[in-house]
Amino acid sequence: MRLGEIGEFGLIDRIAGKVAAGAGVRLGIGDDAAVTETEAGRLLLSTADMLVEGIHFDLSFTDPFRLGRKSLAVNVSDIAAMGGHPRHALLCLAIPTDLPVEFLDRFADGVISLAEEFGVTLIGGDTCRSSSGLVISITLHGEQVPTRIIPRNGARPGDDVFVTGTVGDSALGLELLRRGERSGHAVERHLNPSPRVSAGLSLAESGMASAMIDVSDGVLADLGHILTGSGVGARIDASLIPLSPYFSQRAPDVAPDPLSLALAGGEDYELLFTAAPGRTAEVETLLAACGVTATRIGSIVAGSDVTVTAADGTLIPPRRRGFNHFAP
Ligand SMILES: Nc1ncnc2c1ncn2[C@@H]1O[C@H](COP(=O)(O)OP(=O)(O)OP(=O)(O)O)[C@@H](O)[C@H]1O
Ligand SMILES: Cc1ncc(C[n+]2csc(CCOP(=O)(O)O)c2C)c(N)n1
Ligand SMILES: [Mg+2]
Repeated sequence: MRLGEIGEFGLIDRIAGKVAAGAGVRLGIGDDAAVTETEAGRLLLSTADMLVEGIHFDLSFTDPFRLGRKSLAVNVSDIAAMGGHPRHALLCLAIPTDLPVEFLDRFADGVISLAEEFGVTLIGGDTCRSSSGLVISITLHGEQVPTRIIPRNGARPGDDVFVTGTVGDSALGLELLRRGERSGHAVERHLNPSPRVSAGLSLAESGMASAMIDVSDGVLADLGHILTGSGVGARIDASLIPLSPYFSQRAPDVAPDPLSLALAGGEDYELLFTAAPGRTAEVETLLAACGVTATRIGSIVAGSDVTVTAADGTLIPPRRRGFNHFAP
């Protein structure tokens, strides 16, 4: 079906029809603004991320359902990285007129499926025509009590640096997609990432993380934001970087430097955080209870930069740090 047959408001009605009543929603899709409640004593967390066709996704690589899931997942990951509870989302779409209604139905199903998984309700958005590709922008609100919010600026010299799960799979997946593959562990991690909400909440509730960020641009680039925010440096041991068996097997075929893919590839949507020294076993046990591994990859030091070393202490100069939209 063509969008011209249902129009802007027909599309909004179709999306609204998929949304069930949500916690804390006094007034959802349909008025000039949504009306929501926050729980007493909690602060509101707000984040927004865009996904632009040709920049963040290629319609020949993904399907609409997984594109919908990823569009919300990258925002949920930002709330997870604050140690927050994700709550209410606004979905803004700029749509080329030739995109079929069936595509948008499946896309909305994907958004809603991830929303339901993480207790998020879609409460509004905006819809318009695009003359140059599909543009998706989601704003997500979350909540947390003031004492549990984990900012980027709390890392101190001596703290250990941890990352959840494994890194590099998403960047490997993108490279495999470019080479024509359409399935497998890495492709799935690229197209359908899992935000680490329960890990973020456990860290928040335990008070164990001194600083936290999610890995969207790459481990080194995102660690750089913690370092800048906290006024410290870091030493990372390359031999400790957690890689999936799939990555170890496939990355050498497609990347001249697999380590660089793991440290700078980006879109892992894992949590990168710091904790006071000597608490590695506690951190591992805490996150194991959330079904995710936590790996110590290095330490915070005095200074302002990140150095990467091999197991024997020799320096590995990083080839690149991560994704930057305006890098030359
Ligand atoms: N155009 C903008 N206007 C105002 N604030 C912005 C703008 N773009 C980004 N920001 C803010 O700058 C900060 C850094 O944004 P950035 O997008 O790098 O973080 P992120 O969303 O965690 O990372 P990523 O987009 O790679 O997932 C955030 O606080 C964000 O809200
Ligand atoms: C078709 C296509 N080409 C390239 C990439 C890689 N890529 C795009 S944005 C980004 C960082 C996170 O973005 P942001 O900082 O905007 O959140 C990365 C690693 C992709 N996913 N799809
Ligand atoms: Mg962003």
